[in-house]
Amino acid sequence: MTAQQNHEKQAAALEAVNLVKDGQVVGLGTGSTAEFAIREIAERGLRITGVPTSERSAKLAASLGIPLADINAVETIHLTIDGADEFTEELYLLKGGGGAFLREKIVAERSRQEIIIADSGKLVKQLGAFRLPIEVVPFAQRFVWQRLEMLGAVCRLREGFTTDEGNHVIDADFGLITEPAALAAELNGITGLVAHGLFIGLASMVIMGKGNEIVRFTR
Ligand SMILES: O=C[C@H](O)[C@H](O)[C@H](O)COP(=O)(O)O
Repeated sequence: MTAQQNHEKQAAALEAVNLVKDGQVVGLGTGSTAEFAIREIAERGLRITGVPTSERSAKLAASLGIPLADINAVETIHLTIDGADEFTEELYLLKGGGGAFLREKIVAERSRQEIIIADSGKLVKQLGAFRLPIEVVPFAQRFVWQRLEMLGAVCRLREGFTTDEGNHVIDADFGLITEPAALAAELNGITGLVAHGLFIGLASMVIMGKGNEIVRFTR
């Protein structure tokens, strides 16, 4: 990660934390960009309850003294701040480089607002230069792999990696994804495929750091 990328990620994170208010339940994303936001929430002493999207973020937040709640114990998640591996101006996202996308998607679907923070290298015309992460139940791995190949993907198992839910991740190269919503629908229909990294219609806003500027993308 370059110093410039780091600067942009942090600037986007700080801007997103301006949206957080005392008393809110806040989804805490996963990854290096979300980490900046978690640290900033603690730094500002905001009195929130965090719903972490991974064990990794739970550990970080707890170490910083942010109170956490189980997602099943909260009525509402007011907003979530999370990163992405790629996004388009239409707010299609490709996520899951860190392997947390199943919990991230569950938290995103339950959040009133899903705020994505990113450096300028994440903005793309079309998703797919980054391999699409697919979380698969180990029992169904061979079957899912074959189905992905039938859809045109070149698959690679994320060796030695197990998700927080005890599943495996296949990183699937579909080339550039011209119709993300259609591909997402196909993937949603595969039994044993627990989640994929395409987030369609979930992001409310992307806040991107670009040099010393902040650029916002909304729906
Ligand atoms: O599973 C990981 C997440 O989807 C991350 O939000 C994504 O990989 C971006 O990570 P980073 O902020 O480190 O680039």
